[in-house]
Amino acid sequence: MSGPGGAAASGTPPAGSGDTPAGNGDTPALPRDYELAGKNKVVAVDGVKVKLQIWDTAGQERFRSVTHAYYRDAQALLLLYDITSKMSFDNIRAWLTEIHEYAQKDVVIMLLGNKADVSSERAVRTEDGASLAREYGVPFMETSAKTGMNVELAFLAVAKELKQRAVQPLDEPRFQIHDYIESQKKKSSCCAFA
Ligand SMILES: Nc1nc2c(ncn2[C@@H]2O[C@H](COP(=O)(O)OP(=O)(O)OP(=O)(O)O)[C@@H](O)[C@H]2O)c(=O)[nH]1
Repeated sequence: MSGPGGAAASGTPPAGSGDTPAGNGDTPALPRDYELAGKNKVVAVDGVKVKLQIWDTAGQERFRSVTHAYYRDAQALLLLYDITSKMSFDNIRAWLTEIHEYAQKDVVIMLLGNKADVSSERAVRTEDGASLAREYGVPFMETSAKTGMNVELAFLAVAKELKQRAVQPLDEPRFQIHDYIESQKKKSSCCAFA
């Protein structure tokens, strides 16, 4: 996914069902040229299987009225921009504003700068992604759907957060998604020889 798109996920430990992220059957009518692929991904978190039902929503403006109906009940939203497209980055603010209006108040949001593998065409600095994420208090990392960089980590972090919310043992410290991502993420501008 590139551009001002996103992915909505609902997590259910250990298993979930339903046709929309809400699982409430309240599916809005889709325009003919709109594709919304629902996929399941099971992530094991500390022995608990968390099933993520993933909805890849189109980023185009003209689909917004459709997409907000889909992410309204999502438990997690991954907001992707394309690091080679300033426009996709600029659109993230609009998405964050819209999410604030339509999404669940406690939705897990993650900002992802995708296409980190094509740094020669970079149009958005890593610091700018990090700074926007700080402004909105959401975790951030750069990813590559092509090489897989940080992709599993993004889903794992969401699964850990959702699992913790569903079954939080009293004797365990609260999972901190920001700290977890900061400690685990691979930097795209890597490779100092130390
Ligand atoms: N190099 C590179 N190409 C990517 C990456 N992710 C997606 N692409 C390419 O970017 C193009 C668009 O990807 P899509 O996944 O179709 O984009 P999308 O954002 O889902 O499209 P919409 O939902 O319509 O906004 C395709 O040609 C992908 O192969 C990435 O991480 N690296």
